[in-house]
Amino acid sequence: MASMAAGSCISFKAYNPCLPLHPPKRSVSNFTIRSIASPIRPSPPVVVPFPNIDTSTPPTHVAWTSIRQDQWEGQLSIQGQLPRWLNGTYLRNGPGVWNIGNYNFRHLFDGYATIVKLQFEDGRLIAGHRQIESNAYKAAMKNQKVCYREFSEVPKTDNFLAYVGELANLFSGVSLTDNANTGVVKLGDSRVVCLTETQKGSIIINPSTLETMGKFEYSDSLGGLIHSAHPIVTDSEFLTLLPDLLNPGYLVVRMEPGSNERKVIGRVNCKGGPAPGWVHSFPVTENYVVVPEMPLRYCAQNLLRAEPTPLYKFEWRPESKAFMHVMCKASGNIVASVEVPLFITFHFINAYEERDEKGRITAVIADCCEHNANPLILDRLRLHNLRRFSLKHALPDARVGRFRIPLDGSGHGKLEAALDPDEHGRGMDMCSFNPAYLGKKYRYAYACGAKRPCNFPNTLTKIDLVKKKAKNWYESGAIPSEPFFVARPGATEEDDGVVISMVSGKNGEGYALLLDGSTFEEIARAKFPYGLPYGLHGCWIPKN
Ligand SMILES: CC(=O)/C=C/C=C(C)/C=C/C1=C(C)CCCC1(C)C
Ligand SMILES: CC(/C=C/C=O)=C\C=C\C=O
Ligand SMILES: [Fe+2]
Repeated sequence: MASMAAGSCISFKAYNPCLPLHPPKRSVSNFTIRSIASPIRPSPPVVVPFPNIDTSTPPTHVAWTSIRQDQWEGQLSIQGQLPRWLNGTYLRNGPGVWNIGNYNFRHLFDGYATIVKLQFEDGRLIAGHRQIESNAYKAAMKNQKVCYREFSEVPKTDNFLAYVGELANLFSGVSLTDNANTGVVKLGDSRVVCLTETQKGSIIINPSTLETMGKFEYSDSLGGLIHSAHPIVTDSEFLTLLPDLLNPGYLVVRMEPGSNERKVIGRVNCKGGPAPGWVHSFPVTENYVVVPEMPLRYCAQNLLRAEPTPLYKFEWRPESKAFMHVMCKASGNIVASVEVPLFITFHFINAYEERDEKGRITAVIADCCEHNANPLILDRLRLHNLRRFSLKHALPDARVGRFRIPLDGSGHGKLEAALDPDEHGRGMDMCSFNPAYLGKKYRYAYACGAKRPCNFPNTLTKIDLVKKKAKNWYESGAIPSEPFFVARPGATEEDDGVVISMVSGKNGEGYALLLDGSTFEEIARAKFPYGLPYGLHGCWIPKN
């Protein structure tokens, strides 16, 4: 078991937050580049032909169009004013290449990872992007075909014997992708790692050149093939969940800066279903790790299929119910395991502890971007749906889902909308908040919302969880990526900082957008010489 400094638990006399106020009734236990780019070679966006598109379809939006060059770097001119204090690099990862030659991928999450940077240096902005040289990407470019199992794409096997071999490869993990296309984190020891849901897809990059440096190898023997795509990373630790597909449950693990060895904090056994629920992300409070058990569960049969199902590697099992588990970070004890209403989320926003008048923790509050328990959202992120706008494929409704998980031993928790979803157009995903408020009571979240009609989140929204109001940014036809909050050094107000987003514009352009974190007004924008494909998650690397 990993240990934590004794002082990390709050010190109320005779009160231990790792023990429930009342015990729960049941305790659960070498590289070919597609085309090597010259340092600056702006090129117009390319419309990748896509089969089955009817001719009335408008041209494909640049957000869903593969980036043409493998790398680029150059200085951007700025409209507006960059804050003088903004010194550092914003990195954003995401799937930027969705085709191999004429073969087009199915799903947003299949794309090969493209890392984009915005390097803010004394009022100048140096931008660039580069493909991450995963084995999956290199093999695809070399052989001109899919060679590893991606989110929905599977390598084609020619005969039965090859299929049997493929099964063995799946179970050993050999055939799984290492396409690190989901996020990027800066570890406490300053290594910068791109991540996806497969453990082998943890790839170290140079944050300045964006060069792929090599694999991040976990030196422990915890095994398993997958993990949460969103570890909680601070200067002092890296926390993540390892789903156990054989004996349904999750290991909660922790890694120290400077180490490659994860240590087990504890284990949660699933309360329902034949397999654990998908854990794309999870939240933490100051004392606890919250482990969600969604009814959208990993599915062994679907993992083996050559052709994807509408829910890909997952299945919707409402009868397995939904649960939230709360584990003490210091002891690994489970202090609550409650049934909650059915839910679907990719992204938890933040969580915190609620206390009574004596200062005792009575509940954990956990917020997420919740898709109204409708698994359809996963299929709506198919490129075919995204590229062809029709009202038939409108964005399903979503909300800020707020869980209240009581720590009094009762068996049920609550899930309600934290504010009226109409405040943000009933679109809600790709969230951030001020990282100084990680695990603490917080007021503001930033996310993508919707101005309808739309088939993908198309606004940036600042949510005030106290006033239950949202302020929205919208530009016709534009698709903004995750609004990422960077706090002003020395700030005392929660929303004192800037929000960075990369926008894919309606005329094929791409630009970086800076909004004031407090007023949510635009303060600057900087146009790239080419269109930006949609991207997922980012991180901030302060200078020095
Ligand atoms: C981009 C994103 O958000 C999610 C990517 C998820 C991936 C690449 C999932 C891959 C998987 C496999 C290739 C097989 C095992 C299951 C699973 C982790 C879904
Ligand atoms: C982009 C997205 C959902 C949008 C729906 O509203 C989810 C991304 C998940 C992976 O990081
Ligand atoms: Fe994500």
